[in-house]
Amino acid sequence: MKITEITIRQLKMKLKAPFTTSFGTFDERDFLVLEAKEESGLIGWGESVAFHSPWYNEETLQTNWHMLEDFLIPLILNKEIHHPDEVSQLFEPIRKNNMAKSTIEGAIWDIYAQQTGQSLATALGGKKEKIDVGISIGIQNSIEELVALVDGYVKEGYKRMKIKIKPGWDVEVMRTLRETFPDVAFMADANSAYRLEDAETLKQLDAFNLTMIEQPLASDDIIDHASLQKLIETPICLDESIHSLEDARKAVELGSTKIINIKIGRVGGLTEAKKIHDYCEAHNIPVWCGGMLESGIGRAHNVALTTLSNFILPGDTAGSNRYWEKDIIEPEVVVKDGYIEVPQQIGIGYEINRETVSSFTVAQKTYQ
Ligand SMILES: O=C(O)CCC(=O)c1ccccc1C(=O)O
Ligand SMILES: [Mg+2]
Repeated sequence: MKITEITIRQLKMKLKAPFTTSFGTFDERDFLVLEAKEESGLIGWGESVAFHSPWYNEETLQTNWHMLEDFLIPLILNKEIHHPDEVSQLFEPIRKNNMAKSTIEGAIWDIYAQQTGQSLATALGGKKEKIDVGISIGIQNSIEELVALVDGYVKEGYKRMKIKIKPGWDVEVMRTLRETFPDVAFMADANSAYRLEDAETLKQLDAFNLTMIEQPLASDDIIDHASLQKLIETPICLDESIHSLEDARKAVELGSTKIINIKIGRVGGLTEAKKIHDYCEAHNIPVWCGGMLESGIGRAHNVALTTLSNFILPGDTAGSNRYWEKDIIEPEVVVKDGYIEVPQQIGIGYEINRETVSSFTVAQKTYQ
C-alpha cells in the first residue's frame, strides 16, 4: 500500500461523568484522530491517546500533532508499505513519542486488515469471539458513593473492578469494598502515587485478596518495584513503566512485575503490543489491555488486540456508554453480561460516523 493523504482532526468530547486519578480530574477528553487514505481509496483510522497535559506520560496532544506533522507523516506518505510491521522500521530514526507513532500505525493496520479481507482482530492473530471486560473506577468524594458505583457495575456484569487509589484513599477504601463485596474481583491502580517508603501501607492491601496492584511507584522505576514486590504478596502490574518489549523483558527479569497492562499507544503501536504479548505468553506473565478513555476508534483497536490468547485478565475497555453520550462509531462498543462481542467485519469492524466526528472537531489539517 501507499498512503497518499492523511488528515488529522482534534476532537473534544465531554465525559458523562468526571474521572479522577491520583493526578487530577478530567471532565472532557481532547484527542487526535487520524484518517489515512491509501492509493486505491481504502481509508484507515487511528487515535492518539495522548492527553491535553503531560500527566500520564511526557506526550500531549500538541506534541503528538507536532511529531506527526514534522516527522512521522513525511516518513510515511507515498512510501510502499507491504505490512504494518514495517512502520516501526520507518519510524526508527525518531526516538520515543510512542503515542504519536501509534496513531499512524493503527490506521495502517486498519487498512492492511481491509486489504487482506479480514477483521483487525484476525489480522493480528486473535481468535477470541468475545472478550471479558472490567472497568476502571476513579477516585470518588466518599466511600459510600464508590460502593454505590461498584454495586451498579457488578449488576451490569463487569468482570473486574479496578479502583483508583492514592495516599489517604487506599486501605480503608479497599477494606470496605472487600467487606461489602466478598466475591468481586478487585484490583487497585495508584498511577505512581507511592514511594518505596510506603511499603507498609501497600502491604496492608494484601489482606483484601486483590488480583493485582497497578503501578504503585514511579513511572521510570523498575528497580524499586522489584524491591516492593519482595515485600508484598499482591502481584504488581506495571502500566506507565512499560514502553517497549525491552522494558517488558527487563521488568520481568528483575521481578518488578507479575502481570503487564498493555496499552497500544504507550508502546508505540499494535506491532510492539503484539511482541510484548508474545514475550509475556512465553514467560507465563498474563497481560490485559489498559484503557485511556478512548473514543470508539481507539476502543475498537483495543477490542481487536484483546482477542490475542494471552489477554487472560479482563481489560479496562468498557462500553462506549460508560464514557460518552454519543460515541463516534456505529454501532457503539457494547458490554453485555461482562463481555464485548468482537466484530467480524473487515477492518476495525465499526463504521466511523463522520457527522458525529465533525460535531466534535475543533481543528483539522490535511497532508499530501
Ligand atoms: O477506562 C479507561 O479507559 C481506563 C481508565 C484508566 O484507568 C486510565 C485512564 C487514563 C489514564 C490512565 C489510566 C490508567 O490505566 O492508569
Ligand atoms: Mg494504570
